[in-house]
Amino acid sequence: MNDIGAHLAAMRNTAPLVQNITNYVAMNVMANALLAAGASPAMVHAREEAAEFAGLAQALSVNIGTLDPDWVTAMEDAARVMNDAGKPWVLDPVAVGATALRRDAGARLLALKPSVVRGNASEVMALAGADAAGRGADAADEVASAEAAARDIATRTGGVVAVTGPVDYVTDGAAAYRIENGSAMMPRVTALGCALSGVVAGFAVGQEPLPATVAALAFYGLAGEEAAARAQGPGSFLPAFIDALAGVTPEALDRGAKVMGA
Ligand SMILES: Nc1ncnc2c1ncn2[C@@H]1O[C@H](COP(=O)(O)OP(=O)(O)O)[C@@H](O)[C@H]1O
Ligand SMILES: Cc1ncsc1CCOP(=O)(O)O
Ligand SMILES: [Mg+2]
Repeated sequence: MNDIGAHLAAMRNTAPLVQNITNYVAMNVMANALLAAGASPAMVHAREEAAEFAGLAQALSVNIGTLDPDWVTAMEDAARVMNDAGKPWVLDPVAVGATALRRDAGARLLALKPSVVRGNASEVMALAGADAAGRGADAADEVASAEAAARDIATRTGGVVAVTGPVDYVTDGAAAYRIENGSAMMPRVTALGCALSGVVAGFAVGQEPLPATVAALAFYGLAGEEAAARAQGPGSFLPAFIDALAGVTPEALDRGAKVMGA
């Protein structure tokens, strides 16, 4: 892929309205990350309005981090609106293997064929029905161990699956890429995976899901590298990361993206 910066420029040019049905932990971080990246976030999850708002949104991210049954209904309703209108939506299967409620929600949402699934290795493996060792929202499996599960999900949904970790893996079931950008500081701050799923949704507006997802991951990882160079630890990393999301230019992304065909 050699037009990665152009995908960032296109996203910023659109400034997409991204609806997020996300968890209480992530709401603030995610909204700030989307704003800094150049999108327009809205956190709208009530069962009575989620589908109506989906009619206005250009993309949707659905995140099961702190769900309850009413939220699952809202997620399914909003996802159907996006599907009917041909608009992209992203599933973030937080801790999907941990409980029956999460496994059921994950299966229902997967059946609605998300444009992109973005999760850590343990989540992607659990979502595919494979044995996974995740602890809550944190990964306990290697990205390499989740590649077959990612291809399996992509084949089932016809969409894209992104497995994130030290080196990210993105596939549509046929082509695949690895993205080496990022910082070991990123998994030490909560909600950065959730926020990435929202950013992927923004990149998918008006762009092919596979290259849009690759570009979003390279952009996000490069911002992580720049923030890590300035931060003293996880606390100062977060504001530095928000600054870096706003500061990465398309030209810097073209220079700094570490993307390889897999
Ligand atoms: N050890 C690491 N080194 C570099 N980047 C990482 C590392 N772990 C995670 N990342 C990056 O952090 C971001 C969030 O991914 P991840 O931590 O896998 O999500 P989650 O928070 O959902 O578990 C991604 O951009 C990913 O590339
Ligand atoms: C800690 C936690 N618990 C429920 S949701 C959540 C946030 C998880 O965020 P991320 O997967 O982005 O680290
Ligand atoms: Mg996560």
